[in-house]
Amino acid sequence: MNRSCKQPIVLIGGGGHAAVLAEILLMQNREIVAVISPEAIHERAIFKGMVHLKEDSDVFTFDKGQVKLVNGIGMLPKCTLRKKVNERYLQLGYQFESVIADSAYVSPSALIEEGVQVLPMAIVHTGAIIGSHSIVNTGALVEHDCKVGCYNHIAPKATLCGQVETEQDVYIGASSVLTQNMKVGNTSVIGAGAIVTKTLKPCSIFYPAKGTLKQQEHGL
Ligand SMILES: CC(=O)SCCNC(=O)CCNC(=O)[C@H](O)C(C)(C)COP(=O)(O)OP(=O)(O)OC[C@H]1O[C@@H](n2cnc3c(N)ncnc32)[C@H](O)[C@@H]1OP(=O)(O)O
Repeated sequence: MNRSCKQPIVLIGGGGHAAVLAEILLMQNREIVAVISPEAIHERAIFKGMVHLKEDSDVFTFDKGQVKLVNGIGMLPKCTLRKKVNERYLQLGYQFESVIADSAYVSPSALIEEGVQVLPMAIVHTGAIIGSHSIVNTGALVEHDCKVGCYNHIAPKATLCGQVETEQDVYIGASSVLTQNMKVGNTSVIGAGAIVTKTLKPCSIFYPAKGTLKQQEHGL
Protein backbone atom coordinates (compact mmCIF):
# COMPACT_ATOMS: atom_id res chain seq x y z
CA MET A 1 0.00 0.00 0.00
CA ASN A 2 1.50 3.38 -0.91
CA ARG A 3 2.00 6.12 1.66
CA SER A 4 -0.80 8.42 0.46
CA CYS A 5 -3.33 5.64 1.18
CA LYS A 6 -2.53 6.04 4.86
CA GLN A 7 -3.39 9.71 5.12
CA PRO A 8 -5.98 10.63 7.76
CA ILE A 9 -9.51 11.13 6.57
CA VAL A 10 -11.83 14.11 6.92
CA LEU A 11 -15.37 12.75 6.54
CA ILE A 12 -17.95 15.15 5.13
CA GLY A 13 -21.50 14.41 6.30
CA GLY A 14 -22.88 12.81 9.41
CA GLY A 15 -25.93 10.84 8.23
CA GLY A 16 -26.51 7.22 7.33
CA HIS A 17 -24.22 7.08 4.29
CA ALA A 18 -21.41 8.72 6.27
CA ALA A 19 -21.91 6.20 9.08
CA VAL A 20 -21.53 3.29 6.65
CA LEU A 21 -18.33 4.80 5.29
CA ALA A 22 -16.98 5.49 8.79
CA GLU A 23 -17.53 1.85 9.71
CA ILE A 24 -15.66 0.63 6.63
CA LEU A 25 -12.77 3.04 7.25
CA LEU A 26 -12.43 2.13 10.93
CA MET A 27 -12.41 -1.59 10.08
CA GLN A 28 -9.50 -0.79 7.77
CA ASN A 29 -7.70 1.01 10.60
CA ARG A 30 -7.97 4.38 8.91
CA GLU A 31 -7.84 7.46 11.09
CA ILE A 32 -10.86 9.79 10.83
CA VAL A 33 -9.62 13.13 12.14
CA ALA A 34 -12.94 14.95 11.88
CA VAL A 35 -16.55 14.62 10.77
CA ILE A 36 -17.93 17.77 9.15
CA SER A 37 -21.68 18.11 9.56
CA PRO A 38 -24.05 20.94 10.49
CA GLU A 39 -26.28 18.37 12.25
CA ALA A 40 -25.70 16.48 15.50
CA ILE A 41 -23.84 13.24 14.82
CA HIS A 42 -23.13 11.62 18.15
CA GLU A 43 -26.42 9.74 18.50
CA ARG A 44 -25.01 7.38 15.87
CA ALA A 45 -22.76 5.03 17.81
CA ILE A 46 -20.10 4.90 15.12
CA PHE A 47 -19.34 8.61 15.56
CA LYS A 48 -18.93 8.50 19.34
CA GLY A 49 -15.64 10.07 20.38
CA MET A 50 -14.92 11.55 16.94
CA VAL A 51 -14.13 15.23 16.46
CA HIS A 52 -17.26 16.96 15.13
CA LEU A 53 -16.92 20.22 13.19
CA LYS A 54 -20.01 22.04 11.94
CA GLU A 55 -18.96 24.41 9.16
CA ASP A 56 -17.98 23.48 5.59
CA SER A 57 -15.08 25.90 5.98
CA ASP A 58 -13.73 23.80 8.86
CA VAL A 59 -12.19 21.56 6.18
CA PHE A 60 -9.65 24.35 5.63
CA THR A 61 -8.18 23.78 9.10
CA PHE A 62 -6.63 20.66 7.53
CA ASP A 63 -3.74 20.99 5.10
CA LYS A 64 -4.81 19.66 1.69
CA GLY A 65 -1.55 17.75 1.41
CA GLN A 66 -1.97 16.04 4.78
CA VAL A 67 -5.51 14.61 4.62
CA LYS A 68 -7.84 12.93 2.17
CA LEU A 69 -11.54 13.79 2.02
CA VAL A 70 -14.39 11.28 1.92
CA ASN A 71 -17.82 12.53 0.94
CA GLY A 72 -20.41 10.90 3.18
CA ILE A 73 -23.38 12.85 1.82
CA GLY A 74 -25.87 10.38 0.38
CA MET A 75 -27.09 10.81 -3.21
CA LEU A 76 -30.79 10.94 -4.00
CA PRO A 77 -32.26 11.30 -7.52
CA LYS A 78 -31.55 14.75 -9.01
CA CYS A 79 -29.87 15.98 -5.85
CA THR A 80 -26.67 17.80 -6.78
CA LEU A 81 -25.37 18.67 -3.30
CA ARG A 82 -22.89 15.82 -3.18
CA LYS A 83 -21.33 16.81 -6.51
CA LYS A 84 -21.18 20.52 -5.62
CA VAL A 85 -19.33 19.71 -2.40
CA ASN A 86 -16.76 17.60 -4.25
CA GLU A 87 -16.23 20.21 -6.96
CA ARG A 88 -15.69 22.95 -4.38
CA TYR A 89 -12.93 21.12 -2.53
CA LEU A 90 -11.35 19.67 -5.68
CA GLN A 91 -10.97 23.21 -7.03
CA LEU A 92 -9.09 24.12 -3.87
CA GLY A 93 -6.68 21.23 -4.35
CA TYR A 94 -8.09 18.66 -1.92
CA GLN A 95 -8.25 15.03 -2.97
CA PHE A 96 -10.96 12.45 -2.35
CA GLU A 97 -10.10 8.98 -1.15
CA SER A 98 -11.71 5.96 -2.77
CA VAL A 99 -13.31 3.68 -0.20
CA ILE A 100 -13.67 -0.01 -0.97
CA ALA A 101 -15.23 -2.24 1.69
CA ASP A 102 -13.29 -5.38 2.57
CA SER A 103 -16.28 -7.55 1.68
CA ALA A 104 -16.67 -6.01 -1.80
CA TYR A 105 -15.10 -7.80 -4.75
CA VAL A 106 -13.27 -5.55 -7.18
CA SER A 107 -11.57 -7.35 -10.05
CA PRO A 108 -7.85 -6.65 -10.37
CA SER A 109 -8.54 -5.59 -13.96
CA ALA A 110 -11.31 -3.14 -13.03
CA LEU A 111 -10.49 0.57 -12.88
CA ILE A 112 -11.69 2.54 -9.87
CA GLU A 113 -11.24 6.29 -10.26
CA GLU A 114 -10.77 8.95 -7.56
CA GLY A 115 -13.35 9.28 -4.81
CA VAL A 116 -15.32 6.15 -5.71
CA GLN A 117 -17.13 4.29 -2.93
CA VAL A 118 -17.72 0.55 -3.23
CA LEU A 119 -19.80 -0.62 -0.28
CA PRO A 120 -20.07 -4.03 1.41
CA MET A 121 -20.85 -7.06 -0.79
CA ALA A 122 -20.79 -5.04 -4.01
CA ILE A 123 -19.09 -6.62 -7.03
CA VAL A 124 -17.19 -4.85 -9.78
CA HIS A 125 -16.20 -7.44 -12.36
CA THR A 126 -13.36 -7.77 -14.80
CA GLY A 127 -12.67 -4.87 -17.14
CA ALA A 128 -15.26 -2.58 -15.56
CA ILE A 129 -14.54 1.12 -15.07
CA ILE A 130 -16.14 3.11 -12.24
CA GLY A 131 -15.93 6.84 -12.95
CA SER A 132 -14.76 9.29 -10.33
CA HIS A 133 -16.92 10.03 -7.28
CA SER A 134 -19.52 7.35 -8.07
CA ILE A 135 -21.10 5.13 -5.43
CA VAL A 136 -21.51 1.39 -5.94
CA ASN A 137 -23.82 0.79 -3.01
CA THR A 138 -24.35 -2.30 -0.86
CA GLY A 139 -24.66 -5.52 -2.84
CA ALA A 140 -24.76 -3.84 -6.26
CA LEU A 141 -23.36 -5.80 -9.21
CA VAL A 142 -21.40 -4.15 -12.01
CA GLU A 143 -20.71 -6.86 -14.55
CA HIS A 144 -17.75 -7.28 -16.86
CA ASP A 145 -16.68 -4.39 -19.12
CA CYS A 146 -19.28 -1.91 -17.84
CA LYS A 147 -18.30 1.75 -18.06
CA VAL A 148 -19.89 3.79 -15.29
CA GLY A 149 -19.60 7.56 -15.64
CA CYS A 150 -18.61 9.96 -12.88
CA TYR A 151 -20.99 10.99 -10.09
CA ASN A 152 -23.30 7.99 -10.59
CA HIS A 153 -25.14 6.29 -7.76
CA ILE A 154 -25.73 2.59 -8.24
CA ALA A 155 -28.12 1.96 -5.34
CA PRO A 156 -28.22 -1.22 -3.24
CA LYS A 157 -28.61 -4.50 -5.17
CA ALA A 158 -28.89 -2.87 -8.59
CA THR A 159 -27.47 -5.00 -11.41
CA LEU A 160 -25.64 -3.71 -14.45
CA CYS A 161 -25.27 -6.63 -16.89
CA GLY A 162 -22.20 -6.88 -19.12
CA GLN A 163 -20.97 -3.88 -21.09
CA VAL A 164 -23.57 -1.42 -19.85
CA GLU A 165 -22.39 2.19 -20.23
CA THR A 166 -23.62 5.16 -18.24
CA GLU A 167 -22.78 8.83 -18.64
CA GLN A 168 -22.33 11.21 -15.72
CA ASP A 169 -24.81 11.98 -12.88
CA VAL A 170 -26.91 8.87 -13.44
CA TYR A 171 -29.03 7.46 -10.58
CA ILE A 172 -29.71 3.73 -10.77
CA GLY A 173 -32.36 2.77 -8.21
CA ALA A 174 -32.19 -0.09 -5.75
CA SER A 175 -32.71 -3.60 -7.18
CA SER A 176 -33.10 -2.35 -10.75
CA VAL A 177 -31.66 -4.39 -13.63
CA LEU A 178 -30.02 -2.93 -16.73
CA THR A 179 -29.62 -5.59 -19.41
CA GLN A 180 -26.41 -6.08 -21.34
CA ASN A 181 -24.92 -3.56 -23.78
CA MET A 182 -27.40 -0.77 -23.08
CA LYS A 183 -26.43 2.86 -22.53
CA VAL A 184 -27.82 5.45 -20.13
CA GLY A 185 -27.55 9.15 -20.95
CA ASN A 186 -26.38 11.70 -18.43
CA THR A 187 -28.59 12.82 -15.49
CA SER A 188 -31.04 9.95 -16.04
CA VAL A 189 -32.91 8.35 -13.15
CA ILE A 190 -33.92 4.70 -13.04
CA GLY A 191 -36.53 3.90 -10.40
CA ALA A 192 -36.07 1.23 -7.77
CA GLY A 193 -37.03 -2.19 -9.08
CA ALA A 194 -37.05 -1.22 -12.77
CA ILE A 195 -35.96 -3.57 -15.54
CA VAL A 196 -34.41 -1.52 -18.31
CA THR A 197 -33.71 -3.20 -21.65
CA LYS A 198 -33.29 -0.24 -23.99
CA THR A 199 -30.86 2.63 -24.19
CA LEU A 200 -32.04 5.76 -22.34
CA LYS A 201 -31.47 9.28 -23.68
CA PRO A 202 -30.00 11.95 -21.38
CA CYS A 203 -32.33 13.22 -18.62
CA SER A 204 -34.68 10.22 -18.89
CA ILE A 205 -36.70 9.06 -15.89
CA PHE A 206 -37.59 5.38 -16.03
CA TYR A 207 -40.49 4.43 -13.73
CA PRO A 208 -41.03 0.77 -13.02
CA ALA A 209 -44.53 -0.76 -13.03
CA LYS A 210 -46.55 0.23 -9.97
CA GLY A 211 -47.76 -2.27 -7.43
CA THR A 212 -51.37 -2.13 -6.27
CA LEU A 213 -52.25 -1.70 -2.63
CA LYS A 214 -55.44 -3.35 -1.53
CA GLN A 215 -56.41 -2.52 2.03
CA GLN A 216 -58.60 -5.13 3.71
CA GLU A 217 -60.62 -4.30 6.80
CA HIS A 218 -59.99 -7.51 8.75
CA GLY A 219 -56.75 -8.80 7.25
CA LEU A 220 -56.65 -11.94 5.05
C1 LIG B 1 -28.87 3.04 1.16
C2 LIG B 1 -30.06 3.66 0.45
O1 LIG B 1 -31.14 3.66 0.95
S1 LIG B 1 -29.78 4.31 -1.08
C3 LIG B 1 -31.35 4.82 -1.68
C4 LIG B 1 -31.98 3.80 -2.63
N1 LIG B 1 -33.26 4.34 -3.06
C5 LIG B 1 -33.73 4.15 -4.29
O2 LIG B 1 -33.16 3.46 -5.10
C6 LIG B 1 -35.00 4.90 -4.62
C7 LIG B 1 -34.99 5.38 -6.07
N2 LIG B 1 -36.09 6.29 -6.32
C8 LIG B 1 -37.24 5.91 -6.90
O3 LIG B 1 -37.48 4.76 -7.27
C9 LIG B 1 -38.22 7.08 -7.04
O4 LIG B 1 -39.41 6.74 -6.48
C10 LIG B 1 -38.32 7.63 -8.47
C11 LIG B 1 -37.03 8.42 -8.71
C12 LIG B 1 -38.47 6.57 -9.54
C13 LIG B 1 -39.57 8.52 -8.63
O5 LIG B 1 -39.50 9.60 -7.81
P1 LIG B 1 -40.61 10.76 -7.96
O6 LIG B 1 -40.67 11.27 -9.36
O7 LIG B 1 -40.33 11.72 -6.85
O8 LIG B 1 -41.94 9.99 -7.77
P2 LIG B 1 -42.92 10.01 -6.53
O9 LIG B 1 -42.22 9.52 -5.30
O10 LIG B 1 -43.61 11.34 -6.50
O11 LIG B 1 -43.98 8.88 -6.96
C14 LIG B 1 -44.84 9.06 -8.07
C15 LIG B 1 -45.67 7.79 -8.18
O12 LIG B 1 -44.85 6.70 -8.68
C16 LIG B 1 -44.81 5.63 -7.72
N3 LIG B 1 -43.43 5.14 -7.67
C17 LIG B 1 -42.32 5.89 -7.37
N4 LIG B 1 -41.23 5.14 -7.42
C18 LIG B 1 -41.63 3.90 -7.75
C19 LIG B 1 -40.94 2.70 -7.92
N5 LIG B 1 -39.59 2.66 -7.80
N6 LIG B 1 -41.64 1.60 -8.27
C20 LIG B 1 -42.98 1.66 -8.42
N7 LIG B 1 -43.70 2.80 -8.27
C21 LIG B 1 -43.03 3.90 -7.92
C22 LIG B 1 -45.23 6.26 -6.38
O13 LIG B 1 -45.81 5.31 -5.54
C23 LIG B 1 -46.21 7.31 -6.84
O14 LIG B 1 -47.43 6.69 -7.08
P3 LIG B 1 -48.84 7.49 -6.86
O15 LIG B 1 -48.83 8.59 -7.88
O16 LIG B 1 -49.85 6.44 -7.11
O17 LIG B 1 -48.81 7.99 -5.45
